[in-house]
Amino acid sequence: MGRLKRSGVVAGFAVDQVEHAVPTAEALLAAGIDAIELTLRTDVALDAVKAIADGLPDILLGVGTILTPEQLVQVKEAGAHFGVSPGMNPRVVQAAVEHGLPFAPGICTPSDLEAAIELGCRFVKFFPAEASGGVNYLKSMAAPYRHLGIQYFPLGGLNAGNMKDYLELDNVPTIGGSWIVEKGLVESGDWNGLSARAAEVREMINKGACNV
Ligand SMILES: O=C[C@H](O)COP(=O)(O)O
Ligand SMILES: CC(=O)C(=O)O
Repeated sequence: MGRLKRSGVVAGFAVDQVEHAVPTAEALLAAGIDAIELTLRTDVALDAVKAIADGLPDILLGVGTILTPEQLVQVKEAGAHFGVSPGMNPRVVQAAVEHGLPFAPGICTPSDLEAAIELGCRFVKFFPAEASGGVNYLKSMAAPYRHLGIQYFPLGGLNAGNMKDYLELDNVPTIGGSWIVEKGLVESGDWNGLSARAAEVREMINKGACNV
């Protein structure tokens, strides 16, 4: 949680080619974004996790779209530092506890949140954030659980224009999204372009545009 809070932003992406994984993460790192969420949405995702874990020890390596306990074990063995999922699957949360992988399940209703709390989670992914009602919805949903110290990691529809509204909340240590890693830049191998794009986000956060 300390490193996630220091970063303030987690760059989400999937890779279609394993060769794109390390250069993408390197371009982010060069721009000062050291926290990523690599999603398990392609055939090469697990190899991509291994490549980043082996090649870039300075990256805080999160893995997303963990939908089964088996995947949880695989990503832990591949070197992930933390995991997230779109939804609240108790079997996946239990596997994370059993295998010692910090894990934030996705929640978007009070019932999801209570299920996560019951399993011991105090850091949850709020997904899909914007489509569910955004900051106002989060404030309202979080209110009855504030005394429990729950921290939220919003994703889904975030971008440079709305990220600060979330980061201003004291129960949001970091935000994330896929808008930073533009697919076209990755596909064309424009790593400088990707770094420049990431650096703009880094600068906005550093400048205090966001209260982290
Ligand atoms: O976990 C990753 C989410 O799909 C991010 O949502 P987004 O693509 O709207 O930024
Ligand atoms: C969307 C999301 O939360 C995930 O892919 O992990």
